[in-house]
Amino acid sequence: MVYQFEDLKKACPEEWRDYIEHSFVTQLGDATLAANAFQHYLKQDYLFLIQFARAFALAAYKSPTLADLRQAKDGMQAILDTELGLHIDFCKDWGISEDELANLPEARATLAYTRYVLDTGNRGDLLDLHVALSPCMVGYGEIANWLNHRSETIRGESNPYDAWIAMYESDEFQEAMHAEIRWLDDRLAEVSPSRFEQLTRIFRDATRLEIDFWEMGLTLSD
Ligand SMILES: Cc1ncc(C[n+]2csc(CCO)c2C)c(N)n1
Repeated sequence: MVYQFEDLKKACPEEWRDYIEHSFVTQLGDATLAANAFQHYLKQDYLFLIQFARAFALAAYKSPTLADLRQAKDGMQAILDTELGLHIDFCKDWGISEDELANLPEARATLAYTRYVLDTGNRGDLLDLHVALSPCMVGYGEIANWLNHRSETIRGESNPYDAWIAMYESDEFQEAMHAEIRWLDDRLAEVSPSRFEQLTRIFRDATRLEIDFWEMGLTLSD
């Protein structure tokens, strides 16, 4: 059996669907999401991105080849140069200052997800770490595409969350998603069934932690 990234999704279809089609996502698409839920999510996502930049730095440290190093650098650069900047702009538009962001306490869902990924990368190898990162890297691009194909989704000025969808449907993020899938397809083609089983556990856990992150936003939990 030659494994591919798609097989990780197939191994936990309910979790993957609950993540991609979460109520937070559908409400964001049809413009019914409460403003305070989006603000809470944005603030926590700022903290999340800082920890994920560290996870890509860990991937760089664990990289044996120049190509792997470049892949890790691209992930870190996308966060630091693009995604965090857009988040800070979004936050400003939604009445959250950089000062407030700098002093935020981390919600438990943010702590659990980010530290799970860092710990998985620390004790495992580069493939473990990339699998832990993949629901994040692939899921958001997929969510933007799924929302665009959904008839209930409202695009343009009448949806206050339009800029969020636009960010993840952009060529830059779609290309980062495909680069991650290509990287994983190459590595997964060589793993044994028992190794694939281990990686599936990591993928499922990270996907469940993405679901918890949406829940945290919807329920305003800290
Ligand atoms: C909870 C949560 N999960 C995934 C992403 C999306 N994301 C985070 S880092 C990255 C790679 C390059 O910037 C992508 C696509 C997010 N923002 N928040």
